[in-house]
Amino acid sequence: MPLKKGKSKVALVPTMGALHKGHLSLIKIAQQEAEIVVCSIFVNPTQFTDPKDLEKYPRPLEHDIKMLNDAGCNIVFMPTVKEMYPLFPKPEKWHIDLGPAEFLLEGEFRKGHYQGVTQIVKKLFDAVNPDIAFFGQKDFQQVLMIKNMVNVFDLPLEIISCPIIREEDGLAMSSRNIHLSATDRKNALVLNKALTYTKDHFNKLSISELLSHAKAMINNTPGVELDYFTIADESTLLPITNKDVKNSVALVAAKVGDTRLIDNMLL
Ligand SMILES: Nc1ncnc2c1ncn2[C@@H]1O[C@H](COP(=O)(O)OP(=O)(O)OP(=O)(O)O)[C@@H](O)[C@H]1O
Ligand SMILES: CC(C)(CO)[C@@H](O)C(=O)[O-]
Ligand code: BAL
Repeated sequence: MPLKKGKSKVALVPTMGALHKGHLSLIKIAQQEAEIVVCSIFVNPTQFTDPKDLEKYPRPLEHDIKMLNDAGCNIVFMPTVKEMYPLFPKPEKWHIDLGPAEFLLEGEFRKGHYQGVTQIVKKLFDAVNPDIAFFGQKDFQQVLMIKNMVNVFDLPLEIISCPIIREEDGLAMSSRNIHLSATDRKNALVLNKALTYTKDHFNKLSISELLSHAKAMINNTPGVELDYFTIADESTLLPITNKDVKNSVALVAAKVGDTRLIDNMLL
């Protein structure tokens, strides 16, 4: 049953658990904007395209609950798979038009991923009935897809994108970082380095020079297999060919050892 709100503003921070400082930053921002902050923890099977990825997704529940308690989060919502998908493992009907950006980048490498993401986020919104919901810019395309889903259903809520929290050496925090070996961990730094290089040289080099330098940095790093590195228009995610586009973003995805990581930087 949705939360009885009265006059209090309710914020939702959806997560898949294995919480880190990136998640806590969303909780903190949410606390500044709303009286009641709900954090959901649900490892959503319908957004995984690789069963091994789903199986090994970290689930340190007690640690997560302690972190949320210490952060002063008001409500933790941890539904079971059967509660969210009563027919599971039978698929439920869900398909919405998320626009052409659904099929780019993550959507190309994880086919159907954003249908699964928007399916569960809609269910979470229905269950919690928030006024406002917070997502990380780390999953840049995800924020765009969720905003499109909100438009499709004309939902009366605000979607806020929050800055990427990084380790001191620049690696974007991610629950999947736990799978990195010590060597992978060092190699993974090239993602942030390639993005930073692109940002620092954006006014000096052409797009094709930027792309070839950044890709070479990544391709020359052992144990790192590039899926994509692109410089795109923030709102369409289509690659840009010149710098007339006002708001652009560099986005990267790569396998580091056995772990697939994503990152991005506004330019
Ligand atoms: N480093 C970060 N900084 C800010 N927000 C983040 C960061 N990492 C994750 N988030 C956000 O937290 C929310 C929950 O993400 P999720 O539980 O999938 O964690 P994650 O660390 O992104 O894990 P993974 O990418 O390995 O699944 C998402 O909105 C995500 O964008
Ligand atoms: C938004 C989300 C919680 C939906 O499962 C997930 O994709 C995530 O953690 O980014
Ligand atoms: N944070 C993105 C969720 C996923 O990788 O499935």
